[in-house]
Amino acid sequence: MVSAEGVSRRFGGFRALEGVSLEVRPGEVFGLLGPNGAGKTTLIRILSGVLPPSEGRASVAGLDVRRQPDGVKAAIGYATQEASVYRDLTVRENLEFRARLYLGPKAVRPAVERTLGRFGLGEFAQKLAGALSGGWRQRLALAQAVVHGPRVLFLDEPTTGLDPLSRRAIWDLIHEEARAGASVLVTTHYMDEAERCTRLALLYGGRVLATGTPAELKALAQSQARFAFVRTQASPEALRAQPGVLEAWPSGDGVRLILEPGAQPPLELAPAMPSLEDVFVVLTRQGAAPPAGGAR
Ligand SMILES: Nc1ncnc2c1ncn2[C@@H]1O[C@H](COP(=O)(O)OP(=O)(O)OP(=O)(O)O)[C@@H](O)[C@H]1O
Repeated sequence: MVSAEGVSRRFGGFRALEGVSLEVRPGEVFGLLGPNGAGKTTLIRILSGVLPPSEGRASVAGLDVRRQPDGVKAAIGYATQEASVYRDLTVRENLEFRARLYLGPKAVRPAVERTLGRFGLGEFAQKLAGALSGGWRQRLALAQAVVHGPRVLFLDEPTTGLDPLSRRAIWDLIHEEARAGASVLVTTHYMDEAERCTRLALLYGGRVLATGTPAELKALAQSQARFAFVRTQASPEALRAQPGVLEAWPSGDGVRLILEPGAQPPLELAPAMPSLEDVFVVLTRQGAAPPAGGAR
């Protein structure tokens, strides 16, 4: 449903994306995980038909993003934080406004009613969006993205700034969309959210470092490094000086370590499972430096 092949994007001499390939299938919540400036938003803008790629091909819902950008825009639902919500319109008006852009007059009302119900927004229908809490406004932004029944959803950091409970509620809704058959591409900085994705691409400096399920990515990291915990009063700095220790940071009553595969430092190590953050650390250490040529 969403496919990118060798997509690159330059801004002047700066390469924001470099040879990105990925595929998002129906029913899948595909995560784009990467630090600030990794190129996540640029990729979503390209896949939305808003920004043409400099090189490569991409298609969404069977439409080529370069040749049929307007068709792509009509086929997708897009939510970016809460920028798409008009605060001085009511919840219902926000949904109606969006639905009218895509649907014929007769279809608008049933679509809005259905969406209000599905997202639990019915009791707030007459409330100004600006008067909602952040969590409910994000929920409205997601409802707006799906009100016209798109088969492809692009969600750019849909939970930024929300508390854990509100984030969980939004993620439940995202998974509901996928279960109903949508192909969902979602960007996030949060590692716990990345764990909720069916598959992930780790984006760094405009390049895909690795793609896979959270379990596959952890297994990949485990094939390249050793993860351990040591109960100690020693500082992470002191432990980093030990032979074979790549990374060390405080954790609970000890220190978490990433070590070279065969390292045997004189420490009482307990094996630990890598987190997705650890995966990132290992893969970025492997010379996957950001592309040259950019000041940002
Ligand atoms: N229109 C533009 N002109 C010049 N540079 C741009 C433009 N859009 C993006 N960039 C640059 O491309 C790089 C990737 O930006 P992008 O917004 O895609 O990153 P991101 O992964 O979404 O970051 P964040 O997590 O901060 O949103 C950044 O260095 C950014 O400054």
